[in-house]
Amino acid sequence: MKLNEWKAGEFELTWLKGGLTQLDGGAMFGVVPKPLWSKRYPSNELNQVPLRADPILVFAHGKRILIESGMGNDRLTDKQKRNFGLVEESQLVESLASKGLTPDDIDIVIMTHMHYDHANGLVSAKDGQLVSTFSKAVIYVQELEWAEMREPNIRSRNTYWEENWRPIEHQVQTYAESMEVLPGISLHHTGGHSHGHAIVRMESGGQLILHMADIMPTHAHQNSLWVMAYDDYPMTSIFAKEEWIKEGIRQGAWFTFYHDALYRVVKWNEAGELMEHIEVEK
Ligand SMILES: Nc1ccn([C@@H]2O[C@H](COP(=O)(O)O)[C@@H](O)[C@H]2O)c(=O)n1
Repeated sequence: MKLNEWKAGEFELTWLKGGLTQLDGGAMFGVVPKPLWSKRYPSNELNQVPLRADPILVFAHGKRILIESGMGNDRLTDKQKRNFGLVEESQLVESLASKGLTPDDIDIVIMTHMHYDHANGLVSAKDGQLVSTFSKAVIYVQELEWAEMREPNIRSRNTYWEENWRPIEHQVQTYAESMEVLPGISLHHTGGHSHGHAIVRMESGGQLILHMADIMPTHAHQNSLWVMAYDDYPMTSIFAKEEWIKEGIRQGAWFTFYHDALYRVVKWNEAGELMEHIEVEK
């Protein structure tokens, strides 16, 4: 089945077009050798793998919630476009318009972390200035993530950009370990990919959805040991995956993706076999 819209319980999920990049396959699969990962995920002749950056719009309890914000528009220099393999800019505003919405209609933005490929869409150029894209929304960010975003270290300053936090700082609400955004929708700090990385748990009408964000960026990262070289704390990612994926599978959870260029949603059985899936509609 190919779909960009999906209903689970009372929650309606729509994947918006947030851009397409091609990052190095070795960086995406860390210590896993290419003969193994290439059986599970495509790559091109430059060893790059396609990675979407598609925010998920969730209609729940009469609210419009966005998970992540996409690559933004015109936010990369030519050098960054080359290095990050940008092949498609964000079409988030157009995607929202096709649902009869504008960025001002978004009530809540959930950020699993603030790396540029998740956060660029939070700001847009207007009259020569960068301003908040979702000007009416509360933006949830884990507190360690927010602190590092504003004071990045020698490694993370490459991906935490000042121009992505200054225009939105008045809208940000932080939390520590976990918080319930709305009934059945909660955020959980995992760390691993970044110090303040968090995942999203959604439950409605007996359906459990886990959005593991960048500790499981694609379906091919199902194995707890398959973590990215981009992860600042890989062992923390591994322990968080062990806990959340195993328990999720035991409870019959659906797993959703932001980066996966093949699947939007999957369900695995306890042997790790793919039982159900929804493919990305091109
Ligand atoms: N410490 C880091 C982590 C990531 N990046 C850059 O971010 C992109 C991937 O980010 P994800 O959050 O999607 O994993 C990629 O372009 C990296 O270059 C970085 O520079 N430093």
